[in-house]
Amino acid sequence: MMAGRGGSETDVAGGPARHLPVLIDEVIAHLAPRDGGVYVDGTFGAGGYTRAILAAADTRVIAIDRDPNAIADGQALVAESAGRLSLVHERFSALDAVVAGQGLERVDGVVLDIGVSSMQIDEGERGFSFRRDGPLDMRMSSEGPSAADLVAKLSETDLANLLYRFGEERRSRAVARAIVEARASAPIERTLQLADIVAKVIWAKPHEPHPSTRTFQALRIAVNDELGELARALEASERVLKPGGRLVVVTFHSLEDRIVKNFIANRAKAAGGSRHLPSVDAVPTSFRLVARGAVEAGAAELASNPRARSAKLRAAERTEAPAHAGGDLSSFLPPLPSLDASRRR
Ligand SMILES: C[S@@+](CC[C@H](N)C(=O)[O-])C[C@H]1O[C@@H](n2cnc3c(N)ncnc32)[C@H](O)[C@@H]1O
Repeated sequence: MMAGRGGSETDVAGGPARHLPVLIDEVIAHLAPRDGGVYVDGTFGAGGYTRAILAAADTRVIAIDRDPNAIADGQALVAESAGRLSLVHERFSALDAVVAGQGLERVDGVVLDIGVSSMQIDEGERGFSFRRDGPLDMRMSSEGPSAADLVAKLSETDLANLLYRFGEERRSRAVARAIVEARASAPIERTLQLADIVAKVIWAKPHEPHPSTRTFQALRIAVNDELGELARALEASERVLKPGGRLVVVTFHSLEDRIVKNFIANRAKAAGGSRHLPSVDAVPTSFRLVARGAVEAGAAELASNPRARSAKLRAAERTEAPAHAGGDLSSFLPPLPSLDASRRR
Protein backbone atom coordinates (compact mmCIF):
# COMPACT_ATOMS: atom_id res chain seq x y z
CA MET A 1 0.00 0.00 0.00
CA MET A 2 0.97 3.59 -0.24
CA ALA A 3 3.90 4.32 2.03
CA GLY A 4 3.51 7.97 1.16
CA ARG A 5 5.91 10.77 0.66
CA GLY A 6 5.73 11.60 4.32
CA GLY A 7 4.74 8.48 6.16
CA SER A 8 3.02 9.31 9.43
CA GLU A 9 -0.20 8.25 11.09
CA THR A 10 -2.99 10.69 11.73
CA ASP A 11 -6.67 10.00 12.01
CA VAL A 12 -8.93 12.46 10.29
CA ALA A 13 -12.45 11.92 9.01
CA GLY A 14 -12.61 8.52 10.65
CA GLY A 15 -9.82 6.39 9.18
CA PRO A 16 -6.14 5.85 9.72
CA ALA A 17 -4.13 7.88 7.24
CA ARG A 18 -1.21 6.03 5.75
CA HIS A 19 1.00 8.98 5.11
CA LEU A 20 1.75 12.52 6.03
CA PRO A 21 1.40 14.47 2.81
CA VAL A 22 3.91 17.12 1.85
CA LEU A 23 3.27 20.73 3.00
CA ILE A 24 -0.13 19.73 4.42
CA ASP A 25 -0.36 22.59 6.96
CA GLU A 26 0.55 25.12 4.29
CA VAL A 27 -1.96 23.59 1.84
CA ILE A 28 -4.80 23.95 4.36
CA ALA A 29 -3.71 27.46 5.39
CA HIS A 30 -3.72 28.65 1.77
CA LEU A 31 -6.82 26.76 0.65
CA ALA A 32 -8.67 28.02 3.77
CA PRO A 33 -11.58 25.50 3.66
CA ARG A 34 -14.81 26.84 5.13
CA ASP A 35 -18.10 25.33 6.22
CA GLY A 36 -20.42 24.63 3.31
CA GLY A 37 -17.62 24.94 0.76
CA VAL A 38 -16.90 22.51 -2.09
CA TYR A 39 -13.26 21.68 -2.84
CA VAL A 40 -11.61 19.74 -5.66
CA ASP A 41 -8.60 17.58 -4.76
CA GLY A 42 -7.27 16.86 -8.27
CA THR A 43 -4.62 14.40 -7.07
CA PHE A 44 -6.27 12.12 -4.50
CA GLY A 45 -3.36 9.65 -4.17
CA ALA A 46 -3.64 8.19 -0.65
CA GLY A 47 -6.20 10.84 0.27
CA GLY A 48 -3.99 12.85 2.62
CA TYR A 49 -5.09 16.27 1.39
CA THR A 50 -8.73 15.14 1.07
CA ARG A 51 -8.78 13.92 4.69
CA ALA A 52 -7.32 17.20 5.88
CA ILE A 53 -9.87 19.29 3.92
CA LEU A 54 -12.74 17.17 5.27
CA ALA A 55 -11.38 17.62 8.79
CA ALA A 56 -10.76 21.37 8.51
CA ALA A 57 -14.41 22.38 8.07
CA ASP A 58 -17.83 21.01 7.15
CA THR A 59 -16.85 20.75 3.49
CA ARG A 60 -17.64 18.59 0.52
CA VAL A 61 -14.69 17.23 -1.51
CA ILE A 62 -14.68 16.11 -5.13
CA ALA A 63 -11.47 14.09 -5.45
CA ILE A 64 -9.94 12.95 -8.73
CA ASP A 65 -7.19 10.50 -9.66
CA ARG A 66 -6.25 8.96 -12.98
CA ASP A 67 -4.83 5.87 -11.27
CA PRO A 68 -7.46 3.13 -10.87
CA ASN A 69 -5.58 1.74 -7.83
CA ALA A 70 -5.88 5.07 -5.99
CA ILE A 71 -9.63 5.08 -6.72
CA ALA A 72 -10.02 1.50 -5.46
CA ASP A 73 -8.01 2.19 -2.28
CA GLY A 74 -10.01 5.37 -1.65
CA GLN A 75 -13.38 3.62 -1.44
CA ALA A 76 -13.00 3.10 2.32
CA LEU A 77 -12.67 6.86 2.82
CA VAL A 78 -15.70 7.45 0.57
CA ALA A 79 -17.70 5.07 2.76
CA GLU A 80 -16.53 6.86 5.94
CA SER A 81 -17.27 10.30 4.61
CA ALA A 82 -21.06 10.15 4.97
CA GLY A 83 -21.67 11.57 1.51
CA ARG A 84 -19.11 14.38 1.80
CA LEU A 85 -16.57 12.80 -0.60
CA SER A 86 -17.03 11.93 -4.28
CA LEU A 87 -14.06 10.10 -5.80
CA VAL A 88 -13.80 10.21 -9.58
CA HIS A 89 -11.50 8.26 -11.90
CA GLU A 90 -10.47 10.95 -14.36
CA ARG A 91 -7.57 13.18 -15.43
CA PHE A 92 -7.36 16.45 -13.55
CA SER A 93 -7.25 18.40 -16.82
CA ALA A 94 -10.97 17.54 -17.01
CA LEU A 95 -11.73 18.82 -13.51
CA ASP A 96 -14.31 21.32 -14.74
CA ALA A 97 -16.20 18.52 -16.50
CA VAL A 98 -15.97 16.43 -13.32
CA VAL A 99 -17.48 19.31 -11.31
CA ALA A 100 -20.26 19.67 -13.89
CA GLY A 101 -20.84 15.91 -13.67
CA GLN A 102 -21.51 16.38 -9.95
CA GLY A 103 -24.25 18.88 -10.82
CA LEU A 104 -22.20 21.94 -9.80
CA GLU A 105 -21.06 25.02 -11.70
CA ARG A 106 -18.43 26.50 -9.40
CA VAL A 107 -16.32 25.40 -6.44
CA ASP A 108 -14.55 27.14 -3.54
CA GLY A 109 -11.10 25.68 -4.00
CA VAL A 110 -8.87 23.47 -6.13
CA VAL A 111 -5.72 21.76 -4.88
CA LEU A 112 -3.17 19.83 -6.96
CA ASP A 113 -0.21 17.82 -5.61
CA ILE A 114 1.68 17.14 -8.81
CA GLY A 115 3.72 14.03 -9.51
CA VAL A 116 3.70 10.36 -8.65
CA SER A 117 2.67 8.77 -5.38
CA SER A 118 4.93 6.56 -3.32
CA MET A 119 2.64 3.66 -4.11
CA GLN A 120 3.30 4.14 -7.80
CA ILE A 121 7.06 4.38 -7.24
CA ASP A 122 7.20 1.53 -4.73
CA GLU A 123 5.37 -1.03 -6.86
CA GLY A 124 7.95 -2.45 -9.26
CA GLU A 125 5.18 -3.67 -11.55
CA ARG A 126 4.17 -0.05 -12.35
CA GLY A 127 7.59 0.48 -13.96
CA PHE A 128 8.37 3.92 -12.45
CA SER A 129 11.43 2.89 -10.44
CA PHE A 130 14.99 2.43 -11.66
CA ARG A 131 15.71 0.56 -8.41
CA ARG A 132 13.03 -2.15 -8.81
CA ASP A 133 12.71 -4.58 -11.66
CA GLY A 134 9.44 -4.41 -13.54
CA PRO A 135 7.91 -3.84 -16.96
CA LEU A 136 8.99 -0.47 -18.41
CA ASP A 137 5.48 0.93 -18.11
CA MET A 138 5.17 4.26 -16.17
CA ARG A 139 1.52 4.86 -17.10
CA MET A 140 -0.42 6.28 -14.16
CA SER A 141 -3.70 5.33 -15.80
CA SER A 142 -2.62 2.09 -17.52
CA GLU A 143 -3.85 3.56 -20.84
CA GLY A 144 -2.02 4.70 -23.96
CA PRO A 145 1.62 4.10 -24.93
CA SER A 146 4.00 2.95 -22.20
CA ALA A 147 7.62 3.98 -21.62
CA ALA A 148 8.69 0.77 -23.38
CA ASP A 149 6.70 1.88 -26.44
CA LEU A 150 8.51 5.25 -26.53
CA VAL A 151 11.90 3.63 -26.04
CA ALA A 152 11.14 1.15 -28.84
CA LYS A 153 9.70 3.57 -31.39
CA LEU A 154 11.22 7.07 -31.07
CA SER A 155 14.10 8.01 -33.35
CA GLU A 156 17.47 8.69 -31.74
CA THR A 157 16.97 12.47 -32.21
CA ASP A 158 13.48 12.45 -30.73
CA LEU A 159 14.69 10.39 -27.77
CA ALA A 160 17.57 12.82 -27.16
CA ASN A 161 15.19 15.80 -27.33
CA LEU A 162 12.76 14.14 -24.94
CA LEU A 163 15.51 13.38 -22.39
CA TYR A 164 16.86 16.91 -22.66
CA ARG A 165 13.52 18.69 -22.43
CA PHE A 166 11.72 16.67 -19.79
CA GLY A 167 14.70 15.32 -17.83
CA GLU A 168 17.13 18.21 -18.30
CA GLU A 169 19.64 15.43 -19.07
CA ARG A 170 22.79 17.11 -20.36
CA ARG A 171 24.11 13.81 -21.77
CA SER A 172 20.87 13.14 -23.61
CA ARG A 173 22.55 12.42 -26.94
CA ALA A 174 24.82 9.76 -25.40
CA VAL A 175 21.90 8.13 -23.58
CA ALA A 176 19.74 8.16 -26.72
CA ARG A 177 22.59 6.61 -28.75
CA ALA A 178 23.06 3.86 -26.12
CA ILE A 179 19.32 3.11 -26.12
CA VAL A 180 19.17 2.87 -29.91
CA GLU A 181 22.25 0.59 -30.01
CA ALA A 182 20.87 -1.66 -27.27
CA ARG A 183 17.39 -1.99 -28.81
CA ALA A 184 18.94 -3.15 -32.10
CA SER A 185 19.93 -6.40 -30.37
CA ALA A 186 17.02 -6.89 -27.93
CA PRO A 187 13.80 -5.01 -27.04
CA ILE A 188 14.10 -2.87 -23.89
CA GLU A 189 11.15 -3.98 -21.83
CA ARG A 190 12.29 -3.92 -18.18
CA THR A 191 13.17 -1.04 -15.86
CA LEU A 192 16.51 -2.46 -14.72
CA GLN A 193 17.46 -3.21 -18.32
CA LEU A 194 17.09 0.50 -19.14
CA ALA A 195 18.88 1.51 -15.92
CA ASP A 196 21.85 -0.69 -16.94
CA ILE A 197 22.00 0.90 -20.40
CA VAL A 198 22.00 4.42 -18.88
CA ALA A 199 24.62 3.45 -16.27
CA LYS A 200 27.02 2.48 -19.09
CA VAL A 201 27.13 6.09 -20.33
CA ILE A 202 26.55 8.12 -17.15
CA TRP A 203 28.64 7.69 -14.04
CA ALA A 204 27.35 9.23 -10.83
CA LYS A 205 29.46 9.93 -7.75
CA PRO A 206 28.07 8.50 -4.50
CA HIS A 207 26.48 11.83 -3.43
CA GLU A 208 24.95 12.47 -6.87
CA PRO A 209 21.48 11.35 -8.01
CA HIS A 210 21.22 7.87 -9.54
CA PRO A 211 22.38 8.02 -13.20
CA SER A 212 18.89 7.04 -14.41
CA THR A 213 17.01 9.71 -12.44
CA ARG A 214 16.72 12.18 -15.31
CA THR A 215 16.00 9.54 -17.98
CA PHE A 216 13.18 8.00 -15.94
CA GLN A 217 11.74 11.44 -15.09
CA ALA A 218 11.72 12.42 -18.76
CA LEU A 219 9.98 9.23 -19.89
CA ARG A 220 7.41 9.48 -17.09
CA ILE A 221 6.57 13.09 -17.97
CA ALA A 222 6.20 12.20 -21.64
CA VAL A 223 4.18 8.99 -21.10
CA ASN A 224 1.66 10.81 -18.86
CA ASP A 225 1.76 14.18 -20.70
CA GLU A 226 2.36 15.66 -17.26
CA LEU A 227 3.15 19.23 -18.33
CA GLY A 228 0.17 19.46 -20.70
CA GLU A 229 -2.10 17.97 -18.02
CA LEU A 230 -0.92 20.58 -15.51
CA ALA A 231 -1.35 23.48 -17.92
CA ARG A 232 -4.88 22.41 -18.87
CA ALA A 233 -5.81 21.82 -15.21
CA LEU A 234 -4.79 25.38 -14.34
CA GLU A 235 -7.07 26.71 -17.07
CA ALA A 236 -9.90 24.40 -15.95
CA SER A 237 -9.46 25.74 -12.39
CA GLU A 238 -9.80 29.28 -13.68
CA ARG A 239 -13.14 28.34 -15.26
CA VAL A 240 -14.51 26.51 -12.26
CA LEU A 241 -13.45 28.58 -9.25
CA LYS A 242 -15.91 31.03 -7.67
CA PRO A 243 -14.79 34.59 -7.04
CA GLY A 244 -12.74 34.32 -3.83
CA GLY A 245 -12.05 30.60 -4.50
CA ARG A 246 -8.49 29.45 -3.97
CA LEU A 247 -6.08 27.59 -6.26
CA VAL A 248 -3.23 25.80 -4.43
CA VAL A 249 -0.60 23.83 -6.34
CA VAL A 250 2.36 21.83 -4.97
CA THR A 251 5.09 20.85 -7.43
CA PHE A 252 8.32 18.90 -7.16
CA HIS A 253 10.51 20.03 -10.01
CA SER A 254 11.34 23.20 -11.83
CA LEU A 255 9.55 22.37 -15.12
CA GLU A 256 6.23 22.09 -13.28
CA ASP A 257 6.86 25.00 -10.94
CA ARG A 258 7.64 27.27 -13.88
CA ILE A 259 4.26 26.47 -15.46
CA VAL A 260 2.38 27.31 -12.25
CA LYS A 261 4.44 30.45 -11.67
CA ASN A 262 3.93 31.65 -15.26
CA PHE A 263 0.21 30.90 -15.17
CA ILE A 264 -0.38 32.82 -11.95
CA ALA A 265 1.80 35.71 -13.13
CA ASN A 266 -0.04 35.76 -16.47
CA ARG A 267 -3.49 35.81 -14.86
CA ALA A 268 -2.60 38.16 -12.00
CA LYS A 269 -1.20 40.94 -14.13
CA ALA A 270 -3.47 43.13 -16.26
CA ALA A 271 -2.54 42.64 -19.88
CA GLY A 272 -2.60 45.87 -21.84
CA GLY A 273 -2.37 47.83 -18.61
CA SER A 274 0.29 50.08 -20.07
CA ARG A 275 -0.19 53.86 -19.89
CA HIS A 276 0.62 53.86 -23.63
CA LEU A 277 -2.47 51.79 -24.45
CA PRO A 278 -6.11 52.79 -24.16
CA SER A 279 -7.55 51.31 -20.97
CA VAL A 280 -10.26 49.53 -22.98
CA ASP A 281 -7.53 47.07 -24.06
CA ALA A 282 -6.78 45.98 -20.50
CA VAL A 283 -7.74 42.37 -19.71
CA PRO A 284 -9.04 42.16 -16.13
CA THR A 285 -6.94 39.94 -13.89
CA SER A 286 -8.64 36.64 -13.13
CA PHE A 287 -6.46 35.78 -10.11
CA ARG A 288 -4.75 37.68 -7.32
CA LEU A 289 -1.73 36.33 -5.46
CA VAL A 290 -2.31 34.71 -2.07
CA ALA A 291 1.32 33.81 -1.46
CA ARG A 292 4.12 35.96 -2.81
CA GLY A 293 6.60 33.58 -4.42
CA ALA A 294 6.79 29.90 -3.56
CA VAL A 295 6.19 28.46 -0.10
CA GLU A 296 8.67 25.73 0.86
CA ALA A 297 8.84 23.17 3.65
CA GLY A 298 10.10 24.30 7.05
CA ALA A 299 12.97 22.74 9.00
CA ALA A 300 10.72 20.36 10.97
CA GLU A 301 9.13 18.86 7.86
CA LEU A 302 12.47 18.63 6.07
CA ALA A 303 13.93 16.75 9.05
CA SER A 304 11.13 14.20 9.07
CA ASN A 305 10.54 13.97 5.32
CA PRO A 306 13.44 14.40 2.88
CA ARG A 307 10.98 14.21 -0.03
CA ALA A 308 9.66 17.65 0.96
CA ARG A 309 13.04 19.13 -0.05
CA SER A 310 12.04 20.04 -3.58
CA ALA A 311 8.37 20.85 -2.87
CA LYS A 312 7.08 24.31 -3.81
CA LEU A 313 3.57 25.58 -3.11
CA ARG A 314 1.98 28.45 -5.01
CA ALA A 315 -1.46 29.87 -4.30
CA ALA A 316 -3.80 32.37 -5.90
CA GLU A 317 -7.36 33.59 -5.38
CA ARG A 318 -9.95 33.88 -8.14
CA THR A 319 -11.34 37.34 -8.83
CA GLU A 320 -14.72 38.29 -10.31
CA ALA A 321 -13.22 38.69 -13.81
CA PRO A 322 -14.20 36.20 -16.52
CA ALA A 323 -11.83 33.33 -17.32
CA HIS A 324 -9.45 33.93 -20.22
CA ALA A 325 -10.29 32.17 -23.45
CA GLY A 326 -8.83 28.69 -22.93
CA GLY A 327 -6.55 26.55 -25.00
CA ASP A 328 -3.65 28.89 -25.73
CA LEU A 329 -1.23 27.27 -23.33
CA SER A 330 1.66 29.15 -24.91
CA SER A 331 0.79 32.22 -22.84
CA PHE A 332 2.17 30.47 -19.75
CA LEU A 333 3.61 27.08 -20.82
CA PRO A 334 7.27 28.03 -21.16
CA PRO A 335 8.90 27.04 -24.46
CA LEU A 336 10.80 23.85 -23.79
CA PRO A 337 14.48 24.09 -24.64
CA SER A 338 15.34 22.41 -27.90
CA LEU A 339 18.46 20.29 -27.83
CA ASP A 340 19.43 21.36 -31.32
CA ALA A 341 18.98 25.06 -30.55
CA SER A 342 21.08 24.77 -27.40
CA ARG A 343 23.93 23.06 -29.28
CA ARG A 344 23.95 25.76 -31.96
CA ARG A 345 24.64 28.48 -29.39
C1 LIG B 1 1.70 13.02 -5.21
S1 LIG B 1 0.33 12.00 -5.33
C2 LIG B 1 -0.88 12.83 -4.38
C3 LIG B 1 -0.82 12.51 -2.92
C4 LIG B 1 -1.98 13.12 -2.16
N1 LIG B 1 -1.92 14.57 -2.10
C5 LIG B 1 -2.05 12.59 -0.76
O1 LIG B 1 -2.00 13.39 0.18
O2 LIG B 1 -2.16 11.37 -0.61
C6 LIG B 1 -0.19 12.37 -6.97
C7 LIG B 1 -1.43 11.62 -7.41
O3 LIG B 1 -1.95 12.33 -8.52
C8 LIG B 1 -2.32 11.43 -9.52
N2 LIG B 1 -2.20 12.12 -10.79
C9 LIG B 1 -1.07 12.55 -11.40
N3 LIG B 1 -1.35 13.16 -12.56
C10 LIG B 1 -2.71 13.14 -12.68
C11 LIG B 1 -3.62 13.63 -13.65
N4 LIG B 1 -3.19 14.25 -14.76
N5 LIG B 1 -4.94 13.46 -13.43
C12 LIG B 1 -5.38 12.83 -12.32
N6 LIG B 1 -4.56 12.31 -11.36
C13 LIG B 1 -3.24 12.48 -11.54
C14 LIG B 1 -1.38 10.27 -9.39
O4 LIG B 1 -1.97 9.10 -9.91
C15 LIG B 1 -1.16 10.21 -7.88
O5 LIG B 1 -2.04 9.32 -7.28
